[in-house]
Amino acid sequence: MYCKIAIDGPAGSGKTTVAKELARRLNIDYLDTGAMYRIVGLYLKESGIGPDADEEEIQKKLENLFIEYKDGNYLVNGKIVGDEIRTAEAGVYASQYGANPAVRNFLTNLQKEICKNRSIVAEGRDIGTVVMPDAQVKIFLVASPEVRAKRRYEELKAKGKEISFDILLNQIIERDKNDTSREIAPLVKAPDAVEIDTSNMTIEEVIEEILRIVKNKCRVIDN
Ligand SMILES: Nc1ncnc2c1ncn2[C@@H]1O[C@H](COP(=O)(O)OP(=O)(O)OP(=O)(O)O)[C@@H](O)[C@H]1O
Ligand SMILES: Nc1ccn([C@H]2C[C@H](O)[C@@H](COP(=O)(O)O)O2)c(=O)n1
Repeated sequence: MYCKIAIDGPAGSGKTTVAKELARRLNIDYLDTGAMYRIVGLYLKESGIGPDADEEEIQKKLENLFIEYKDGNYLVNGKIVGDEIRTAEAGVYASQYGANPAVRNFLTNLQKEICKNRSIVAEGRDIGTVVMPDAQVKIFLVASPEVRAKRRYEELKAKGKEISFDILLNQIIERDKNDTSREIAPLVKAPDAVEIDTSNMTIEEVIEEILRIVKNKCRVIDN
């Protein structure tokens, strides 16, 4: 019996940090679907195709995009992807192109394939609702926009990337609006998901909380 854990939530709520550590402790696979949307957003932007382009045009372009995940790295057409997908701009492109049905169909099919027949922690915006609706554990992480912007600010500053807090806050609010209001696969809490407000919780407290839920729902060993 596989253990499938879906972690959804808005930008900066802590999905990647928590999902990676959970997968490590439970010794199961991990999938960062945001990285895949960032890869596609940058690829289409650099190809000169806009987020509102015809689905056929986007579909045709995506036929030349081969995304792999090997030993903790994403590879695009055989080349390892680095920090270029982790910029604030890449997050904005991902959110914009993520509203296009052709992009969603392309990535959702790929993600479903990756998540099949294995225990996995997958994180994103539509894991518990679309990619893994049968997940035994569904977590919906939330935090105030100000807290999320502050976290992103500290994260980028630690990487030597100075960007104003106000710009980051506006980008997060814009992305939240875009991700929750789009027609297809919007960011929404699945009816059977557990909501955790991480605004005043440490990373360890969030992980412990989720592990308690996992141990009730899945037969897993916590390393
Ligand atoms: N509970 C927490 N307390 C303090 N800092 C946190 C907490 N959770 C995450 N962080 C920090 O906030 C930053 C963003 O976290 P993370 O990338 O996991 O969020 P995310 O939801 O995956 O964001 P995105 O959707 O944009 O990828 C990281 O630097 C992380 O270390
Ligand atoms: N399952 C997903 C994952 C991500 N997206 C879009 C919306 C996000 O704003 C953007 C970047 O994701 P992040 O790296 O911040 O987790 O990608 C989506 O639509 N569906």
